[in-house]
Amino acid sequence: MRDEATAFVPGHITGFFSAHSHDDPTKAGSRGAGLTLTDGVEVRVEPASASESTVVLDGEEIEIEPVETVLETLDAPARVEAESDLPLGAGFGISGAMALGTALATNRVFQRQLSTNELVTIAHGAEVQAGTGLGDVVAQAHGGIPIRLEPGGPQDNKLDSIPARARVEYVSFGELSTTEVLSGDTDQLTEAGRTALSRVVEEPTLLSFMYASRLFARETGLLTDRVAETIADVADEDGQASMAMLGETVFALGTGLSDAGYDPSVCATHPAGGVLK
Ligand SMILES: Nc1ncnc2c1ncn2[C@@H]1O[C@H](COP(=O)(O)OP(=O)(O)O)[C@@H](O)[C@H]1O
Ligand SMILES: CC(C)(COP(=O)(O)O)[C@@H](O)C(=O)O
Repeated sequence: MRDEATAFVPGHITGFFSAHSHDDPTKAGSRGAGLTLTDGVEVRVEPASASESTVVLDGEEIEIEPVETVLETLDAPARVEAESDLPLGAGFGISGAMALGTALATNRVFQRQLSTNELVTIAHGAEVQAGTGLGDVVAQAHGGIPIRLEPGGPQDNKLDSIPARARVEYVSFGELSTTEVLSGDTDQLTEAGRTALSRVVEEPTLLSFMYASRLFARETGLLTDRVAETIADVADEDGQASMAMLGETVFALGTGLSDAGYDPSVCATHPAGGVLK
């Protein structure tokens, strides 16, 4: 047993997705594409002082079901302390990042000797089972600008990526409940997601990704007025912006939001997946 371990997992903005269910949560997931970010979550794990695990995010004790599931699966009563650069519930994959970071760091502290793919599978299955995400974990394990061609954990999915990097700006107006959207009728998402994915597979570039993401947000009806207005402001300055799934958040490439007069947070696409520090 080690005293403690820390992992960093990049945030992940999904541009578009389609949901794919399966009885086995490690085989369920989503197709889609997104950006992993240099803004992310640092997760520190140490053995719990009592038999109960505790999870703390930015100094506040919090319930994050996928994190609890990861600790139960690894049979590891632990104290998890996470620091996030990004807001929770606003489409940055924080629940997925915390699940993956907890798996990586817990494996090290409790010396469970599991492989990376086994840990990604555990975190992915926990996220899907909790209804707090479908494809964030496998995207955050991959890094870069991942394209999820086939859903599921590492043993079932198929990933590619857009070979590019970019400065990314974002403004968030609030949360969208991922659990609510995923527990609703996702059929409409499937059609729009399929069209978006075909476009990006056909032309794997950042521009086609942004265009496909904007179309997806409009066609699924997930676009809110504030987000639509902000995207239009960025376009007026010849910028490329879209809506982060699933949050009331606008993300833009380069200086798109600043040029349009907003005061955005700034980061970049992240070159690698979640790692132990
Ligand atoms: N203040 C909060 N806002 C949003 N989610 C919260 C909050 N407190 C706890 N949670 C839990 O955190 C998780 C957020 O998951 P999700 O909405 O997917 O966020 P993200 O998009 O950042 O991954 C859910 O399990 C939710 O129940
Ligand atoms: C878009 C979403 C289903 C949810 O993402 P978030 O709200 O950030 O948890 C994601 O998990 C995906 O499959 O692409």
